[in-house]
Amino acid sequence: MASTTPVNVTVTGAAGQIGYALLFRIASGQLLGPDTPVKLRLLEIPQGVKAAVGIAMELDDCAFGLLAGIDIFDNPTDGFDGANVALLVGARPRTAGMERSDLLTANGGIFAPQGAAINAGAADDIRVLVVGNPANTNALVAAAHAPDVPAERFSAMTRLDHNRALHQLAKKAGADLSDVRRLTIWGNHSATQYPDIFHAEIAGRPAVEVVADQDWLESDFIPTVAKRGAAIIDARGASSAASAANAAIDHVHSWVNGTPEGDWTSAAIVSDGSYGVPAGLISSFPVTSTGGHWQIVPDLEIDAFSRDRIDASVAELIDERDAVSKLGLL
Ligand SMILES: NC(=O)c1ccc[n+]([C@@H]2O[C@H](COP(=O)([O-])OP(=O)(O)OC[C@H]3O[C@@H](n4cnc5c(N)ncnc54)[C@H](O)[C@@H]3O)[C@@H](O)[C@H]2O)c1
Ligand SMILES: O=C(O)C[C@H](O)C(=O)O
Repeated sequence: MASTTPVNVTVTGAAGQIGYALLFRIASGQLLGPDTPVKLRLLEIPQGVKAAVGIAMELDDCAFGLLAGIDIFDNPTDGFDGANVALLVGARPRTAGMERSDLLTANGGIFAPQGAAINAGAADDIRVLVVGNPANTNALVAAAHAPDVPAERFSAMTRLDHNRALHQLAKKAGADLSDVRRLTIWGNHSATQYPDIFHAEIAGRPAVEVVADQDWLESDFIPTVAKRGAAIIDARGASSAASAANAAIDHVHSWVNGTPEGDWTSAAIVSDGSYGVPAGLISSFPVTSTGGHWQIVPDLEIDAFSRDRIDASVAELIDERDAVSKLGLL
């Protein structure tokens, strides 16, 4: 997407903790690349606008050469007008003791009008990343209200889970992060997600052979990755922010600029029925990107261990879909 015309990037929840970690990185060129100027469109609820004004002042004070303008909005119609990239961060975060399912009612209502506003006014090449939880189902709701936008342009973030899994696996193997490839997060961005190392490689060798520790895989790796969000909330008293912003940057950068040859990443995108995931659900898959389009990595062998875990997370996505459908959000 290298361009001399600024790319319009809308960020919702701009004054929140992820927003604060995200906006400066977008403005410095880390989202789209060092040659692409950006115009930021910050969308907040009315109570958040004053803080967003303060962040805009700080962005000005960074004198970023790529930042071609900042506008602040308190309604989705204006906020998404002309947007090329939309990062849907604004939502109510999970607090201690809450499960993501508790957030469905609170947050589902935000994403229906945002989807409608994207449908009405975003640019033809709009690409949407939903970060706000429950991210997969919020993306489903937003996409359902944007019938004129191809469903493949809506995605939800599991890149943070992917990055968490990369770190845990590299640490266990005593390997460099750059030697770990082909990890996958399947399913929902929730505690049911399945971080899969069965196709992963470490310095070209199968990760399961390098690690050779099924007990670690089942009792340590999978729960550590899947429950990392709750562990951060417990430790910090607030949900992950800088690492979430980092993952959002990684996700959009991969989407727009492509994934490296011979590797893949994880993103929650609309299912085409691959791997037994019902078509239409927004579920995490192993994905590559070329030319600004995600493709699900085809033809991976899925053994019984993985099958059970993928199915469990997909079952949760189906429950969430049914719940928002009952709420009239689909
Ligand atoms: N997918 C992931 O990996 C991942 C990781 C971390 C956090 N999250 C989620 O991201 C979301 C944001 O987290 P945070 O820590 O920045 O929260 P936060 O409470 O610090 O900020 C949320 C911001 O959104 C704003 N907001 C609320 N409703 C809005 C609306 N309708 N339009 C525009 N703005 C709105 C609020 O005013 C607030 O400024 C939460 O749902 C959190 O659970 C997802
Ligand atoms: O777990 C949460 O609620 C926050 C976020 O989704 C995370 O994974 O850190």
